[in-house]
Amino acid sequence: MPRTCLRRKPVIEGVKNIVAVASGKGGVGKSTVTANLALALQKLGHRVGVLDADIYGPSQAQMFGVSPTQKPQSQDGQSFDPIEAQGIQLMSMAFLVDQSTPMIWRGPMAASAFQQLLNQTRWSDLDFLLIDMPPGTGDIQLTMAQKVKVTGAVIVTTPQDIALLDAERGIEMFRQVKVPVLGVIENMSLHTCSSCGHSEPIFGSGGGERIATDYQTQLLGQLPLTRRLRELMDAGTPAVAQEPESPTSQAFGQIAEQLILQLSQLEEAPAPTIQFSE
Ligand SMILES: Nc1ncnc2c1ncn2[C@@H]1O[C@H](COP(=O)(O)OP(=O)(O)OP(=O)(O)O)[C@@H](O)[C@H]1O
Repeated sequence: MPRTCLRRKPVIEGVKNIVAVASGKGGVGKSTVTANLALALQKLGHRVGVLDADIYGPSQAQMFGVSPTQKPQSQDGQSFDPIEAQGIQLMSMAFLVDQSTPMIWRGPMAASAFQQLLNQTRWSDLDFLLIDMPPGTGDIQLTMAQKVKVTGAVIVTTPQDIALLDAERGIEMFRQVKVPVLGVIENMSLHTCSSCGHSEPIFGSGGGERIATDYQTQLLGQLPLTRRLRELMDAGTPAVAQEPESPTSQAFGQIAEQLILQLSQLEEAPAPTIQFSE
């Protein structure tokens, strides 16, 4: 897909589209999806950045194989250059604080640290900045969603009832702050046993489709539950970069195309109308 399909004015300096990747429930694979989706968008010819805003458990640096000793550089003492990892411009709270320090920040502090991280990073000509949001729908997430010009949000969930309930809260939250929900990504949909080949919907089936329908949004795609994906993420070699032909990577490619389609259908803010009177 050509880069030119999204001719949008930058929402912040150096960034055309900000996409929040959110989940209601923790551990459903939001960070895994963010990293691989970023690489899938890059494969389609786009310039992509990732901001790890999951302040309580930042994991993007590890997923992209960035060494814990690597720190972003500042040329002017005011802003940071993002770290380039596998062609993705990456910034994370984990780069700026000692990994072993517990993040016991209160909501307002976390939200303001997040804003600084977003605005004081020198993003360079990005088509997409994906934000790996902290899980949940509390004050921090609400403030972030309100204070940042988010182009749209995607919701990651598993098909499990308890995750879906939280995903619905996530959709409601974005609606409340008028951030368009671009769709739902169902992760861990089907597990195929690596020894016998038997497939099983461990977390249930049809849940992603159901909430997408209930909330008049799209199911952007479904991802399998595979041991290989977990192993690759733990090794800092995301599937889409490492094994681009695997079914999982192909699924990420289709999700990236769906996401672009949804973004291209968003209307630009209407130009102000000028009225003349006598
Ligand atoms: N489709 C999948 N198949 C196998 N393992 C997966 C899959 N998706 C995620 N995982 C694994 O599940 C664990 C949790 O994933 P991840 O950290 O992406 O979730 P998260 O929603 O970002 O969690 P958090 O709530 O901590 O932000 C990780 O070990 C990851 O490798």
